[in-house]
Amino acid sequence: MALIPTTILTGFLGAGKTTLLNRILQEPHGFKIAVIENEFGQENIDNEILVQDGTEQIVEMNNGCICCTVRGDLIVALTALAQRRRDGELQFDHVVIETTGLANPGPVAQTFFIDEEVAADYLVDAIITVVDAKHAMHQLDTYEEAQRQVGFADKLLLSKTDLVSADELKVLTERIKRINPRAAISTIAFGQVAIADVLDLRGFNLNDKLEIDPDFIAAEEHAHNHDHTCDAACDHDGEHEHHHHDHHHGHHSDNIAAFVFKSDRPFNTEKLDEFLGGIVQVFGPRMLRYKGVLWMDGADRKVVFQGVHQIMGTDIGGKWGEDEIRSNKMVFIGQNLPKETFIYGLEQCLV
Ligand SMILES: Nc1nc2c(ncn2[C@@H]2O[C@H](COP(=O)(O)OP(=O)(O)OP(=O)(O)O)[C@@H](O)[C@H]2O)c(=O)[nH]1
Repeated sequence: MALIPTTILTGFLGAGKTTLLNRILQEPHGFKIAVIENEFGQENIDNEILVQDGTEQIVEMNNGCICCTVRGDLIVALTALAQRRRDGELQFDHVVIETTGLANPGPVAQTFFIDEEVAADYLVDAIITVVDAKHAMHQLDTYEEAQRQVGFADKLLLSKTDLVSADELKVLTERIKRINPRAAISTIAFGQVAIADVLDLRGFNLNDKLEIDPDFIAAEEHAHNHDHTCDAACDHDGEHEHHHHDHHHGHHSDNIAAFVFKSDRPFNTEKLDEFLGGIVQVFGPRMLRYKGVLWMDGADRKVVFQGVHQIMGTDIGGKWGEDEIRSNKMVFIGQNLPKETFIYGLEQCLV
């Protein structure tokens, strides 16, 4: 059987990966796509945001980052999908893996070369990296994950160009070209892209990766040696930093941590608006990513809330199901955020 092309979709927190994936899943392109979602933290908010029309197989991988702790789960997910396809249970001709915003795409791509079972069924079609034009300059200055994602890409898609000037876009484009001269760069508005620009690119070039990193294929044994727990509160430092291979292995930037707020009481809309407006004013620069599915008092539809730094927005989501237990769940990912202040403040906004 022909190998199944797989797209590794990366991009820093909030870059626009899910928005792009939603577009891809909605377009009438004739591809049957299986999606593997990897999210930080136990709460999978993206699943609420992703549109599903029933034809896609969506496998969630939560509570860990795909480039570190859940890499074994990725192998299990891929081999199980391939088996179900062989058994005629599932039909798909392409896989898209959406990584967390902090993932290093290198080790994810390695899996396709190092694991024999995966290599027997799949090939890497391309690593696609979404770059948030509004926030990328700062992200590239501050987070090595953002640099790696750009550096390892076969294709770069610049999102949120509506939020920056032509000059800012030019400066950013020049910078990412310096980091990665090989990858083609296009812009995307709210995920809008021609399917030929993202699927079946056959853009992955192993030689390029070996040029960036001669140990690309040889690194697996080190992955075991350097195994460590890298979960939602992924704030370990780079104790292996001085080792040559370590940039493969899930060393995430210091002090980035995620926490979850949950409640089974509804929010008062005015109180919540006021609180979130204030908190974003104060902590916005450190709020890398936040999102949630909210139960607002008196509303019969869910409210999907999300943001990146100071840019926050809400959308009306689906209806609460007849038997569905209404609740709130929110995830905040940030640098040194005062969790107790957030949780206390949010509790005060409940009815
Ligand atoms: N202005 C603007 N906003 C955008 C664009 N693309 C995406 N967004 C918004 O950016 C926010 C983050 O988008 P997502 O697609 O959820 O980002 P993500 O990369 O999946 O985020 P994580 O998975 O949490 O890292 C959402 O509020 C989107 O509506 C764009 O082209 N312009």
